[in-house]
Order: sequence, then structure tokens, then C-alpha cells
Amino acid sequence: MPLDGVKKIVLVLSGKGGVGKSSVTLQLALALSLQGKSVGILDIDLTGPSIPRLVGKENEKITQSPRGWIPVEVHPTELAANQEESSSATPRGSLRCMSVGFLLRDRGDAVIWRGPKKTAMVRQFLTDVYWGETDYLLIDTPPGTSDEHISIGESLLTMASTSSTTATSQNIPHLAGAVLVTTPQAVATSDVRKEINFCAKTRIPVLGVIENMSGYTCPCCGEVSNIFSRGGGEVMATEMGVPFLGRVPIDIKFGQLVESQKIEGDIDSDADEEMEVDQAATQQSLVEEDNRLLVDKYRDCWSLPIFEGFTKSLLEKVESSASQT
Ligand SMILES: Nc1ncnc2c1ncn2[C@@H]1O[C@H](COP(=O)(O)OP(=O)(O)OP(=O)(O)O)[C@@H](O)[C@H]1O
Ligand code: SF4
Repeated sequence: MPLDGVKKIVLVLSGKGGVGKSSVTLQLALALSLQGKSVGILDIDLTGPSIPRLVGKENEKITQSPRGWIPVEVHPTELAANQEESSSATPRGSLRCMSVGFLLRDRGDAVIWRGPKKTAMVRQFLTDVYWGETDYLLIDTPPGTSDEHISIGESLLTMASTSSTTATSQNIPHLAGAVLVTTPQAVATSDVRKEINFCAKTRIPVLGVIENMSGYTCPCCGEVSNIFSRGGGEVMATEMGVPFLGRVPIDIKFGQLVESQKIEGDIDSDADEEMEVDQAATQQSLVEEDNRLLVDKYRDCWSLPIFEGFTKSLLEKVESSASQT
């Protein structure tokens, strides 16, 4: 069954491009993993997929198994952050990613597709990827309300209607809701208002708004500069009557990490079915080393600890949204 084993789906949306949707998706995913959850990221930004680069796996390719496409595994094992309190009861998280970027022959290839082809690709992502047991599937979307958004909404609805004759987006079994990302300035928040209206029309619950790039604290003197203004996301959330999850400052280290690509791993992700069950010890230790790199590097930023805070309130909202449906 499509999405079999996926417990909850969270869409990450924004009205405007470049506000940090993919960065927020990744940091939410890492923070959820650090809480021991198994997490998947589905990148449906078909023309500008950023997830492969963010996780340092730009050269990875998707493999096929009898059960479907196997997503690229980023850190399938115990995470570095948990090692401080390491005990036999330490939760184990995992992170797997699927993106059109893993399907391109060359990372510089352009995806120039019309609507129907995009729709087909989004459907295929929902039906043909074998996620296995996954607590949270975060779906990173392109900006605005494009073909991809409509396709994902329709595909989830179609899947729901196979089990119910009265399917609405509110009873899509796995859909917990959407997290909206904005920057503080009016030019971004006004587009996010449209996105909230899109959610209202398609009856997707809004789990909360995150205000990204909200101020910059100088590491030398502590002076706070509100480069893109501050507080616009919170004001907009209050006015629109949706929860505000919090702010993420501009984090120079984060930008540098993404740019530097130092997290590029050289792990052979030839993850066929057999390997899932029977991982060779050497491969496992390579993957563990790779994971530590990814989490350590992002943990070094200011923002990952902030996201660990967000996920707590996000999880509460997901649970309460689940109990209402
Ligand atoms: N809080 C932050 N501090 C510093 N840099 C950031 C922050 N958030 C995002 N960035 C940087 O801003 C750029 C755009 O971020 P990202 O790709 O996540 O945006 P997006 O909204 O997903 O873009 P697109 O519209 O292309 O999908 C990236 O280079 C990222 O590293
Ligand atoms: S005073 Fe201005 S330039 Fe100097 S360290 Fe602080 S923020 Fe940077």
C-alpha cells in the first residue's frame, strides 16, 4: 500500500521562494530524529530540489527494490546528540530522503516539465517510494500554490477515498497538517496569508507559522540587527488566527555549512531489501560516522537547538490535530 508504515504527514509550505522552507524542513527533521523519531523527507520541489544538497548527498542515486524506490538514508542510527545521555534506552532516530534530485543523471540537469508531468511525478513519489516504518514524513514543497501543491492535495485525497467514500482532506489518514515558513517582512507574510487561505480552502490544518531569518545577533558584540525586520510572522499568524511556533535567527554558520558542502558523504547507499535486514558492520560504521558529521555540523548552528524546542510544540499540535479528526 502507498505510504504504508507512514504514521503522520506534515507539509512544509511558504508563499515566497527562498524564505528557508527546505532549511526548516531539514532542521525539523533532524530535531525530530534527535527525539528518536523515524523521519522521512519528501522533496516535491521538482524544478528546484534543495534537499540533496542540504543533506550533503548530491551525488546519491535512488535504488529500486521489489517494494519500490528506496529513499536515500541519511542517518539510520543512533544520533550523536543522544550520546551524552547514552544508555540502552537511548532513542534511535532515522532520516530518509526522496527528491527528484536523486533521479537526475547530472546534478546540473534542468527539470522543465509541464503540469501533467509534474502531477505524475508527485503521484509516483506518493505511491512508489518504500518508506518503511516512518513516524513523520515531512513534505518540502515549492513556493506558492503550484501544480505540485494541487497534485499532492489531490493524490492524498484520492488515496483516502479508496478507504472511505466520503474522503475530505480532513480525513486523509496520515495528514497532520502544514507548517508555514515566512520571513518577517511584509512582502513574504502577505504571500503566506494566501498560503493559509489555500490551506483553509483545501481544509489542511495549519500546525503553525515559523518566522525564519528573524534578526541577526552579532557573535562579537551581541548587537541584534533586524535585517529583514522582525515580528511580521507573529503578527500575521495572530491576525490569521493560526498558531505561531517561533522565530529562527539568521545563522551565518548554517548558510556556510550548506554552501561549504563539507557534509558530503561517500556512503554507498545501495540499500536493497537484503541490506536493510543484513547491514554489514563496516558499512554501518561508515554510515554512523556520516551521521555524526551531519548532526554535529548542524548542531553547531544556533538554530538546531531552537528547532528542538519547536518540535515539542509541533508534536503537541500534531497529536491534538489527530485527536480532532
Ligand atoms: N536562518 C537562516 N540563516 C542563514 N541562512 C539561512 C537561514 N535559512 C535559510 N538560509 C539560507 O537561505 C537560502 C535559501 O534557503 P532554502 O533553500 O531553505 O529556502 P527555500 O524557501 O526552500 O527556497 P526555494 O524557494 O528555492 O524552495 C539557503 O542558502 C539557506 O542556507
Ligand atoms: S558593533 Fe556592529 S560591526 Fe561591530 S561587531 Fe557589533 S554588529 Fe558587528
